[in-house]
Amino acid sequence: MEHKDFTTYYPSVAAILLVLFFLSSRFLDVERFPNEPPYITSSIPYFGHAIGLFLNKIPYYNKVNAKYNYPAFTLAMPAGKVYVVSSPDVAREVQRHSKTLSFPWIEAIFGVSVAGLSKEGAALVFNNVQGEGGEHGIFFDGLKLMINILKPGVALDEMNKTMLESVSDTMSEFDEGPISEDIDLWAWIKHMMILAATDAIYGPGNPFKDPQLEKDMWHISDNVSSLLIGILPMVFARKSHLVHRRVTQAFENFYRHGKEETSSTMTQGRYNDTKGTMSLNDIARLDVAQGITVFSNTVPSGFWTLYHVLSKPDVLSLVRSEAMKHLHTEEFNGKIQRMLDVKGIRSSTILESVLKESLRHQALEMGTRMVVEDVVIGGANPFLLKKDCFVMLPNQPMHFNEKAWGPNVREFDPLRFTKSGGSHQGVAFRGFGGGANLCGGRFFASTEILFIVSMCALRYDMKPVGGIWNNPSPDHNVMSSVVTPPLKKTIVRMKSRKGIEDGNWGFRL
Ligand code: HEM
Repeated sequence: MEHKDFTTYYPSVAAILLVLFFLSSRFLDVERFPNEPPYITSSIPYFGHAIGLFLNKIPYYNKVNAKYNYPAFTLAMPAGKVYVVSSPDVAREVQRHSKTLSFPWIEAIFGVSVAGLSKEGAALVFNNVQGEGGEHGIFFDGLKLMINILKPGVALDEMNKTMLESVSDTMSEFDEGPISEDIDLWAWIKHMMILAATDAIYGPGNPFKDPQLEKDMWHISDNVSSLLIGILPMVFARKSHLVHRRVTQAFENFYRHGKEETSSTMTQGRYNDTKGTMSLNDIARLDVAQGITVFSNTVPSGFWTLYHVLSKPDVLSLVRSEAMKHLHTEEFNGKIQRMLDVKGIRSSTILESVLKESLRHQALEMGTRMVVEDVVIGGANPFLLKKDCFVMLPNQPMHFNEKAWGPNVREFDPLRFTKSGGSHQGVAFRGFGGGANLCGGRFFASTEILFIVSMCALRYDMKPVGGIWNNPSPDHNVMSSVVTPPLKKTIVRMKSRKGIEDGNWGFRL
């Protein structure tokens, strides 16, 4: 029998591919409706945008936006269509329709998938997600409780106190020698912030005191997408699946041994609202999902704020002089006590502005909404958004929109968010999201970050090994947060600053 070389078939293979290409662009396309945001076609029909997203992650939306510069546009993909909003004016309209363009539905879907809840557990979470069917629902009540407790008040002060004590303990490890060894800034801040935040949430029985469990939770947080895909997790996400099981078991033990009794009002409240209704296994799984909320955004925000402060001499001296105003030095039993007034640093508009400006530069991923019913959103160009589609609000085009921020949009201006920083379009700042779903944990997270940054600025000289601060770049592969961790390492050495190296350091709340 004659064996033909494969090249003989090239013309026919090419012809078949060409026909498939045109057929797919005609028949595989999603249904289109008049007045939807303009569709962006891809050179590879149907799969092109999905491939683009897979290869570029969230920056793919920014790439498309930079090319077309539409206030909103539509991308058709195999899983359905996605509306991308890139202008602050349209983002404001999205926020105005917070019930029909729902964030709680996104949180519930994400929570159920990442937690890997049982069918019964998932049904409880999906029942009355945003209060549409009455006063109560596991998810609805849980979110309300969390947001209430995390508002400024007694319960938040209690959590802040535990968190600040934990941070102070970790920092005092550097009081020993005149100069530290090489420190991986990300690894250092990651452990310090997570231990402190989870001590505040779970109290003395905090499962994340176990270094293995902390490592496990980081693995889950950094590999969320593998759990979200959900296809044969034991095959395609084996490590995440096994690690998830270990963290879940630790939380089952936490509740089984009554350790929630010495935890925060938030953890106690959530446990009391779910026990008896949900299985212990599902309750423990929800803690894994909550862990992602706490781990994923807070620590990178802390890292990047510290990085921007340390690497810019003018910002560092501004932060030092501002924090110094809230440092009280006293003598007690012949020993100097240096107490940082936390309420003072939290009321400083300058420190708040440095944090927000850091988030403007680094909170570059996106917000998401689910279209619960067909809706026309207003504004200069009304758009129809269809039920069951997703709305993506990538932060980068809003955070670097010249119309919203002025001609110095690309600069790091530490005073941008103070009165002297001039005016800007408030809705364009997406660091903590916006509208009805503004981040509930922002007071807690900001206190932790500003305390760490102020303490580091006041107490230490921190210098990069090699003498030059090289921006470690955001790691866009981590898709669980709006602020991503650094891609590269930043190695520093720290030593106590001359003149204030003696005495005990503490805080007042
Ligand atoms: C600096 C750290 C943090 C950042 C940058 C951040 C950012 C965000 C963002 C962007 C949203 C979505 C809002 C939207 O799309 O409009 C959000 C929602 C939320 N965050 Fe945070 N977050 C942080 C820390 C935390 C912490 C530590 C907690 C809890 C302990 C928390 C609890 C929440 C809650 C409950 C919501 C949902 C609010 C709602 O649906 O009404 N966040 N956060």
